[in-house]
Amino acid sequence: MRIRIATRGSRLSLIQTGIVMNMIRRIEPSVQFEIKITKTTGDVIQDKPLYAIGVKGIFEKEVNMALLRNEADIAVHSLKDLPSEINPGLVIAGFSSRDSPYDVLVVRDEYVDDLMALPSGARIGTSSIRRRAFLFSVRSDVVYDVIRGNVDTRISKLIKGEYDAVVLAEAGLVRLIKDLSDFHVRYTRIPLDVLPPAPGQGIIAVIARERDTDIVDVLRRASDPKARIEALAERAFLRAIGGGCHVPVGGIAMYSNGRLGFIAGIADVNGNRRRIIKLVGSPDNPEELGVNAAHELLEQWNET
Ligand SMILES: NCc1[nH]cc(CCC(=O)O)c1CC(=O)O
Repeated sequence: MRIRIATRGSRLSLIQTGIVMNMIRRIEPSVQFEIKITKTTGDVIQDKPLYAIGVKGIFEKEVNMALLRNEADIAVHSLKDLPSEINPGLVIAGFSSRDSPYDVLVVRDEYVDDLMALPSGARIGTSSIRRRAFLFSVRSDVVYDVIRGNVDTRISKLIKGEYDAVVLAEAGLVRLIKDLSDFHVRYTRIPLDVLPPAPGQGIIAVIARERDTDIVDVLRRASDPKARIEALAERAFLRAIGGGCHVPVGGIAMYSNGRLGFIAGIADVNGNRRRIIKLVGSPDNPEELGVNAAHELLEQWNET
């Protein structure tokens, strides 16, 4: 079997592509890969915050177009970057095992690494309105500054002292940087019920053409069953809440001991008001739990 992989050319995307190739090789050892790097608008425009360029998932859609044009067979993405609807004819057929879903506070070694202990007026770099809105509701006395560029760029801006702390996904950080102490930075996890992660955070998704049943089947078998169930719940949550990049919501499912838990949160853009809910459901119907979480969250949001 030969599989052509479409991916963005960033270091993180290429590392994630490597993870997916290993996933597939485990069940199809003779597979041959060809990597097709797709340059996207996002790789050209590096100086504006994402929400200023356009809707969530535009770059991912550009990569997926390579599948519709038959220039590649599968596409690799961070699940959290995929829009809630993908192109007709394409399916998310593969799910990696989940790396940490946490957002983390990254600081230089000599600085405070506890969100609640940061000095008033500290400058925190984040361009995510989800992160800013939820963090503002516990720390309204620090300054949230836009930060753009890939994870490496953000870390170098922190090292240079342009920010006192940056907030990043632990999964991306760990995939990119083996030993943070080499850079004299360290991080702490922000609790899930303080900053609910983006749906899909920590999971790598693999898109295929629906009609390529052989490839879809290989990807299904290569997938991590636990991550797949969590992903289905979180994607259902995202669709039910109707979240694009402009609504500060987070939602994460956790499969353990035969039960599926869900933590979801919503905040207003200014971080003045927020709701966090926790639900438990059955892993046999992850979509139902995701939809219930969305409805419960919106209900609580609208009644107060
Ligand atoms: N939006 C960028 C992005 N997309 C996926 C990850 C991290 C990897 C993952 O969540 O799987 C990141 C970096 C970040 O948010 O800090």
